[in-house]
Amino acid sequence: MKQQSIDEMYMSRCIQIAANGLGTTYPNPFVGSVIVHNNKIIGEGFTSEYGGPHAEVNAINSVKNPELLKESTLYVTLEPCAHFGKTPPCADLIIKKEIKRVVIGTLDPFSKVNGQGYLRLLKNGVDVTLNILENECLELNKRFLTFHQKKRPYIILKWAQTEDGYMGRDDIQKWITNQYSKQLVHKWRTEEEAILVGKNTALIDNPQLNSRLWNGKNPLRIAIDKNLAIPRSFHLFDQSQPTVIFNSLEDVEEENLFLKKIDFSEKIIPQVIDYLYQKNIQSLIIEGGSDTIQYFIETNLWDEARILSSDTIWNEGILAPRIKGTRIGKYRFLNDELNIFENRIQTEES
Ligand SMILES: NC(=O)C1=CN([C@@H]2O[C@H](COP(=O)(O)OP(=O)(O)OC[C@H]3O[C@@H](n4cnc5c(N)ncnc54)[C@H](OP(=O)(O)O)[C@@H]3O)[C@@H](O)[C@H]2O)C=CC1
Ligand SMILES: Nc1c(N[C@@H]2O[C@H](COP(=O)(O)O)[C@@H](O)[C@H]2O)[nH]c(=O)[nH]c1=O
Ligand SMILES: [Zn+2]
Repeated sequence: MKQQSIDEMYMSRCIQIAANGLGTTYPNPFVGSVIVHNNKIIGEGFTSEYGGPHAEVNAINSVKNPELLKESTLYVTLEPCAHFGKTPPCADLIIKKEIKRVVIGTLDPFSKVNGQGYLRLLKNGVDVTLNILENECLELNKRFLTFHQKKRPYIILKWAQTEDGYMGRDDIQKWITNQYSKQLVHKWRTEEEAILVGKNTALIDNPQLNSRLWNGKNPLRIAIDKNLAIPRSFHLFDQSQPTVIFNSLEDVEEENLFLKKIDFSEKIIPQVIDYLYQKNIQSLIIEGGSDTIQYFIETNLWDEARILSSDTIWNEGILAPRIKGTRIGKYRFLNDELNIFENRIQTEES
């Protein structure tokens, strides 16, 4: 096999194991690394929960015979770090262990790294190959990269709709999708840092917006409720997980409840997005309702849409949003279908 395809083969293994860290490493990216000696994987690692060792450290520590490191290649999905954060620089450890060759999926745009890790390795005589499976590695790090490059969270729109395109009723919550889709949605909730709904959804559904059907973290809950109409007895106020209510009336900070006053005479979404950026929130899933999702579509502030469709027919109700995107995935779970779209419309911010 050619060296390029050998590199791709080991990088794809890095990508596979990196995904084990999704949702647990914020604000760090989730990274995968493997160490190869004489065409054999002798060590593997992915990013630990926030504050713990990075992927390269875990991979190096997993090698049984450290003597082999000097003759090995380290593969990693993202450029090794060069700064002291919660842990010392991975680039320094690689140099100290005298690892001969490093293959990097993509450079790290984070201002404290931004090519510094790559340069440090080069200056210390490490043979470095860049941009192996770059697109796949960019996709893996889409939340982290969007946050640092566009200065806003990665935004996922998610909704469920009937076969004839309805998603809700004016007065009562009516469930559309099956239990398998529901569990998947809870898994998604563990993967994103924040979840947002509009006022009508909060009032009609009294949603919990937690991840009770999957193991993992609950996201930060967010609602947009200009006049603070959501009753205090509703789940959103139960303080079971951090919750922000954007409103026009009050600023309040309690342990897990934040009422945040914003200017409703100005555009709302940029204020919400900016608040999340300031709070270091790298990803946001919008779970409805129709109007709220439509506002994000109209301002072209979305990256991905996940639309779950069932085979039920309602003939009436609140219509689901319409979206123009490029389909990147189609899946079926019994009578439900999931279509995933990507936003390729460029705006000034991109
Ligand atoms: N099938 C599904 O996946 C889902 C279905 N639903 C269903 O959808 C229905 C509710 O949807 P819908 O009626 O469209 O309402 P929304 O839940 O989208 O709430 C809309 C309200 O939220 C506030 N709001 C949200 N975004 C903004 C913004 N950018 N600027 C200003 N105000 C904003 C406004 O409140 P104000 O009026 O105070 O200004 C607005 O009227 C319910 O029936 C619910 O069951 C809900 C979620 C998902
Ligand atoms: N009706 C509907 C969804 N509705 C979404 O789920 C929220 C309820 O969350 P929770 O209270 O945590 O169970 C609700 O407010 C709305 O955002 N989701 C779906 O996958 N399929 C469905 O058919
Ligand atoms: Zn590192």
